[in-house]
Amino acid sequence: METDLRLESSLWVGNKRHRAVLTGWYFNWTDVDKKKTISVPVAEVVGVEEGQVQVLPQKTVVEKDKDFTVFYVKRSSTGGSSGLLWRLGQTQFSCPSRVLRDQWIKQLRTAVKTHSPLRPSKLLVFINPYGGKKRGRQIYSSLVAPLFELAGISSNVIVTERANQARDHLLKKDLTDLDGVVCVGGDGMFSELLHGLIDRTQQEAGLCVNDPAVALQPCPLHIGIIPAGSTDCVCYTTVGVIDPVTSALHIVLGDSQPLDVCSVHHASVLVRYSVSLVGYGFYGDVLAESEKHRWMGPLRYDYSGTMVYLSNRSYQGVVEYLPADPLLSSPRDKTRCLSGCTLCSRSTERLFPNSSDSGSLYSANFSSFSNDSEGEWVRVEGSFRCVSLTCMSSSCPKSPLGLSPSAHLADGTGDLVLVWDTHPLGFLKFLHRHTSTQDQFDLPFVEVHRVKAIRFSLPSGKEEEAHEAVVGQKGGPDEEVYTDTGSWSGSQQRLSDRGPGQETRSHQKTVSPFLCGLCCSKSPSVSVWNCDGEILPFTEILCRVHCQLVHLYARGIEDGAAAQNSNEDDTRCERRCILHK
Ligand SMILES: Nc1ncnc2c1ncn2[C@@H]1O[C@H](COP(=O)(O)OP(=O)(O)OP(=O)(O)O)[C@@H](O)[C@H]1O
Repeated sequence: METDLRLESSLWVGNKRHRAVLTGWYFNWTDVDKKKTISVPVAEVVGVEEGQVQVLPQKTVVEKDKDFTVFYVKRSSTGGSSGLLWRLGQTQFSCPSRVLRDQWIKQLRTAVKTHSPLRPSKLLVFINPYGGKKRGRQIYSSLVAPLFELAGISSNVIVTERANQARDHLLKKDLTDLDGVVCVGGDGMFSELLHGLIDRTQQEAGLCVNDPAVALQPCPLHIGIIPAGSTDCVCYTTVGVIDPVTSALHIVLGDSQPLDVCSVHHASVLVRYSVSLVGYGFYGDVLAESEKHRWMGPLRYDYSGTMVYLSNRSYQGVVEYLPADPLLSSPRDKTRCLSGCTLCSRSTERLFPNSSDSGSLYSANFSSFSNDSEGEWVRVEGSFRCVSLTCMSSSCPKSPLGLSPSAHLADGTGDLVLVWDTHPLGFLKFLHRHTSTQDQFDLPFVEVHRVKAIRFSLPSGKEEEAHEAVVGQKGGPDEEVYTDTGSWSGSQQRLSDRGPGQETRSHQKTVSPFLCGLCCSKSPSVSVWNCDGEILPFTEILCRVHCQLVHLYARGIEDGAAAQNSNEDDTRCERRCILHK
């Protein structure tokens, strides 16, 4: 294969002669005078077109029968963010003859197909026109659609008219022939796709999602995220930048990043799935408070954070957790889960022993970790500022290292952070450390554990208050709605009742009993759970991490220095391509 795809000749870029070589894994061209080489991995070639072609901002083609244009991924550092920005690089080549030009185009296209076989050809795209700054439609048409067209991807685009339309579509409509689904929006839109795909997959597999012990089936379709929301945490944590072009290029290349998903159950009913944060206490209170101030836009989080901090609350609770194997990793081992992470790759090998044959990824070879012996549950009880579980580092531009900097995307574990009651300045120190590189776990009142599952309950005698709080928060028990998959969909369901154009997410009936300002005379004894930005209507929950339940079109955060095209050798590229299969 390697020899078949090899091609070498002189090519001209402008009026400069270059020696061009296609080796199979790489396409290189060297300026013969300056001896300067540009090297592009074939797996990162986006397209090869006849003539002199421009794609962005508008497509223009100058027909020249001895010319061709190669489009590829070009990286640049972002300064602030942890990942690298990807841009569409392009070079126009002239050949001495048309025959040679056609040979180059044919060989390059074949090399791309051979070395990058998992690129999507058919996608379903959901655009939330009201997410973030309401620029979803424009972002898609001007930055993403031209790249999909260049890569030969056919996409069916649905601009949503209501909340939960994307989720319902994924649950009920025909998805045959699709390679993946894409959302243009924020974390809320991603969550819709996540719920739709997971529930659809379990329905088709005949599995009962309400049984927390059941090993859920991984979803066969990939999810792509084009960030266009006000919170794009999942995109930031899996790509390292919030940039629609970078994300679109990851989709085009068919990158594949497995992702752990946490299921949240209450009393043997599935409540929700989460990938980033399930948080009680401070994080729940901030969400409940911020929902009352949606008119402030993204500023509401800073405002609510300050108000909740000043209210100085802590909550009684019983936390039980199932520790993960401490010999494999630790939340304090100072490692980062980056692109090609060995720990996550080992999990993939354990889960999908035959995954080199891509067709078998979702077949009967899937062997869940739940077959492992569970281990011993650990129980702690006390008063907490916050209790949070995160399946990923949950980083964002404000907290570049995230809630748990060493958490992994796809190792089947989550990090449980327990912040015990402490004096206000101590808690402020903890919060502040999230915005710096200082270790937020190196404080006497903070504990972090790598876990496979957690259970939260109230100390005896507090259940009654929790029930009252939940009823107040939901606007009455009648609002409980069970989906046709059998899972609970309270707050999500309420969204669907609103017409298009209305506030994207609101909990208008949410009367937070937890925070009534600094004047509050009686401290509430229960908080609420914040589950990826949605308030849960239950206090006592069971969370279980499901290893690699979904795959994103991403490759994890790239290590800046190591990922520059020109520094890469063939072996590394080959290894990366295999890893991403
Ligand atoms: N056409 C629509 N009208 C109203 N709501 C919608 C529509 N389409 C999607 N939604 C809902 O809007 C919510 C928020 O969307 P999204 O995450 O894209 O934007 P966001 O600005 O990041 O949101 P947030 O309000 O959480 O900051 C999602 O939960 C989704 O269910």
